[in-house]
Amino acid sequence: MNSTSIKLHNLAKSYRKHVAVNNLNVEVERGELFGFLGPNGAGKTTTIKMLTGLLEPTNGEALIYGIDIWKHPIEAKKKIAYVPDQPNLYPKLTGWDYLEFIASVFRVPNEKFQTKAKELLDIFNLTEQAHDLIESYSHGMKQKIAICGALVHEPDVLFLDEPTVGLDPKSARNLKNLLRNLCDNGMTAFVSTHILEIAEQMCDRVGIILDGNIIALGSMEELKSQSQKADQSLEDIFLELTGGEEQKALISEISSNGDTK
Ligand SMILES: Nc1ncnc2c1ncn2[C@@H]1O[C@H](COP(=O)(O)OP(=O)(O)OP(=O)(O)O)[C@@H](O)[C@H]1O
Repeated sequence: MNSTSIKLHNLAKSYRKHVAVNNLNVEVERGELFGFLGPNGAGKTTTIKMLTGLLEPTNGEALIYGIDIWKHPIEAKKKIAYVPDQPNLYPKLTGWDYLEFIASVFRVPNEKFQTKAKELLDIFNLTEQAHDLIESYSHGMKQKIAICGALVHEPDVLFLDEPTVGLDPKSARNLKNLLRNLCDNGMTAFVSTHILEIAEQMCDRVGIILDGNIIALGSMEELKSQSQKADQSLEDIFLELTGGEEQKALISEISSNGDTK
């Protein structure tokens, strides 16, 4: 398979006269855990919606393994999964039924589904609630079942929009370890966040978006050394993106290397 899994080519979106995303050019490699970092309103969700075929670009292309997702949606969407920041689930389905439904859409053979679903529910400590209705789930549990649904068909490319919002520290660490493992086995993850330390702890490489423009791209070490040397604005961005008190427990947990349970 081609080694470039996600390509943004002059990708742009305007809402009337407001340029939300301004001609982005980024390539993400197969197996990379890529962090898409930026403050509120920077253009993260708009970009992810274009990359997942939910929003038509005003200009440019979003390519998944070379396939333009707007021109060839079915072919491209077979390869991806997307967990939005506010997942839209079916409240009258149980968690298990939801996973079974997603697996059927992607034509996952039943035996494979059974094994995969049990494994994912176990990782996110949802086994006991698997047969409860989703409407009885907490926000964090809904977030976790949406992530399980995204992974049940083993996508080549996973898009996660602010995945740690609503997760407790242990679940956030489990997610980080799971993503690492999946990416080591060839999946690509594109993860948006507005918290610097989350990107730092989870991601191989980071793109920083501000007012619709990519202002920095590289490993976290590269970006930090750039910001110390010359670019004051990058340092200001870092200050703005630093997690507050309420994020401390979560960040400390995902930075520890404990096992996945
Ligand atoms: N449907 C829309 N109509 C008009 N403007 C929009 C629409 N959606 C987003 N915008 C604007 O586009 C810009 C980028 O928004 P976007 O939601 O992509 O940012 P974000 O980085 O995901 O922010 P957050 O971290 O707050 O979710 C913002 O200025 C926002 O107000």
